[in-house]
Amino acid sequence: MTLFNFFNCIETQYNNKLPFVAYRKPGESSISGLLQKDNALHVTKDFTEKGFVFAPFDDASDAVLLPVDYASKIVCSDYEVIPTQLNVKPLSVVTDEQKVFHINLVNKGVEAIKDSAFKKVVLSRQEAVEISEQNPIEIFKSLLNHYSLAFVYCWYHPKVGLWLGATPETLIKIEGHQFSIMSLAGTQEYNGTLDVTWQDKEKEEQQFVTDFIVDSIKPSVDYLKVSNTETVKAGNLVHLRTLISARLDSNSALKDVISIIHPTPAVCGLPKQASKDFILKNENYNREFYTGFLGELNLETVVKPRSGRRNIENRAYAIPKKSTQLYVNLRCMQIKNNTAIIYVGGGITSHSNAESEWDETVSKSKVMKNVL
Ligand SMILES: C=C(O[C@H]1C=CC=C(C(=O)O)[C@@H]1O)C(=O)O
Repeated sequence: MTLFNFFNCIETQYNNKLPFVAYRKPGESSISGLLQKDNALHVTKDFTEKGFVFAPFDDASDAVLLPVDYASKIVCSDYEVIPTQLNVKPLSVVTDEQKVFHINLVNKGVEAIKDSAFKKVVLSRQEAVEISEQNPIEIFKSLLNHYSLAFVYCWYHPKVGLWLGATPETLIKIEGHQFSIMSLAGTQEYNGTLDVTWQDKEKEEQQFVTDFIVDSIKPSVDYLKVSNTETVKAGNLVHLRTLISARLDSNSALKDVISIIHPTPAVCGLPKQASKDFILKNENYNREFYTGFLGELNLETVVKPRSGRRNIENRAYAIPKKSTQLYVNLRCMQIKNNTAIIYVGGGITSHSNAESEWDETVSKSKVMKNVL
């Protein structure tokens, strides 16, 4: 499908108030879309369904599903940069009260850690930005143009809302029984090099995430490998990243793994329940789908057999495999009328400085503001 037709389909779907998702995976050139045929609200029961899942931060609430059986799939294989019509700079007014609230929130988090309520908590805020662009699909195009290495998406359901984002973080990728999970935390502004020095605070907050993932999935897997930790670029920022790969043992299901790892200490805290309770009680707003997860669930992908003499007869046959690729919903925003609500947060440990944590959220908010 041509790029022109792809965006035509998306715009028609949006104008008809029908659910859809359009997305491009990190580093890929093709963009995919799933267009639901009616406006029913489907939710996942046990993550054995096939479709595109959009799950909130609070794992006690339902994850929304665009089921493949009720949708048509569209793909444009060669995305190329398309001019967008955005030209008016957004108006963002961060009040002193908002800054003071966030600084007090972080200080309260640090105090709770010092009182041993938990070891880490991720605290966040929302920022409303007035936008002139009435068509969110134009903002999606701009996101695609800016962030080729992120999972870039536009998700809409008339009964839920419209979300856009460019996230650097994978939650989990599964093919067959093989899966990988990303531990991503620690943030600095990108200054032209990946050769940066990390403070103990950032190393510690990222190590908490890695240790939590490894310890909690160990009982459900029969093979586990942890990569070296490296610095990776995401938009105007850099983070620390470790990849954990494993093979699910035959008694474990995806639902179990998700309920163990989500929300990870990269977006919630450690231990999970105490830090989550603190967030729900003190952040003073509803995160909804920010720091939830989204992506393809049990979709059939076609894997070509490897070339080689032994595969010559088989090469004509492509092997269908079920694959799941879920991303953490970070660097995202929700569009409501002529306002973009941007969501930003950061990991707090006993070494956190509230003023620097505020600055980190300001840097993170630029990832979305750059495209408005
Ligand atoms: C919660 C967010 O970031 C998480 C992911 C990467 C780095 C983080 C950090 O440095 O604190 C956070 O754990 C956010 O970007 O809103």
